[in-house]
Amino acid sequence: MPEPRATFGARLASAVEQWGSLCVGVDPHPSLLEAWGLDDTPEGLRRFSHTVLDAVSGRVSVIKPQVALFERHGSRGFAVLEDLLARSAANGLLTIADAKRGDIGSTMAGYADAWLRDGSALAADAITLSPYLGFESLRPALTAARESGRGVFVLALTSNPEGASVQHVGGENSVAQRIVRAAAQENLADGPGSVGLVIGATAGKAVRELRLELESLNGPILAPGVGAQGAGRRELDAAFAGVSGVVLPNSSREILRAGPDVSALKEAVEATQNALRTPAEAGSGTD
Ligand SMILES: O=c1ccn([C@@H]2O[C@H](COP(=O)(O)O)[C@@H](O)[C@H]2O)c(=O)[nH]1
Repeated sequence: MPEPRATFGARLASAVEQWGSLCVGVDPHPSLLEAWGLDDTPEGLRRFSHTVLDAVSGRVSVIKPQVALFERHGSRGFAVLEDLLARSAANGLLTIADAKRGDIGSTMAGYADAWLRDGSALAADAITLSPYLGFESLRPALTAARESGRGVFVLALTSNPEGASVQHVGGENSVAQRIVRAAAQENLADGPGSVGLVIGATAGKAVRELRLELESLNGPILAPGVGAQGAGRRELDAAFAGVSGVVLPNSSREILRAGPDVSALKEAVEATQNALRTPAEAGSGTD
């Protein structure tokens, strides 16, 4: 019998210890493909993905492919994504499929099978989930992730301004707060939890105003919004002061704009890591 895989929370914590917390987005926007001199075709996506992998392997702990930008190309786009997920695993990179899935429980099970079950070509280490149909509707994905040593990141406070019209409703008992509490409940077992949250790196003001109870999460936070959306180290500090668990700042377009030259991409990754380093990490030189 093969050894069961360690939990996602534990695998992520040890990868972050080794490679730091920056999560690089793999977002093959049509405009980036054009800027890289690539066609907006599955072959263009494949070359884009391989170049990003060359640049980030052995430099970061985790990448986040944006599923929508592969899905644009139908089954052939999904084939490129499958190949990217397999190559990433072979290169020792963790993957978060940014698919933002959510459905009624019975069909949520289909998404869970696709993204979180051993043997599925699309299985990633973790997936992003939308709780709009109610946190409990995500149960099939929560169960599949637990059983297979994978993780989930549930949207709580997104980086886009429109999110406030749903997520801020309820004041100190806001929708976002209730998602935080529900995720924390899932992570009560010992060790770093595998049920994470998505909280925009740009969302510090709302984190404070809504008094989000992030210190009780015991799970990772994925924080998109670094770079192209304007967040940097100051905004991350403002949003996540007091959080003791893993926070994964994500940057996609700002780093990817440095391509297609692999050395330039590596420099962009390193520059972002340096810019996000806390004074304590800068002193120890370990990030
Ligand atoms: O609240 C959210 C949730 C997800 N995202 C995703 O992150 C990247 C950000 O890309 P940039 O180019 O660094 O802006 C993208 O895939 C989004 O769909 C987010 O931005 N905010």
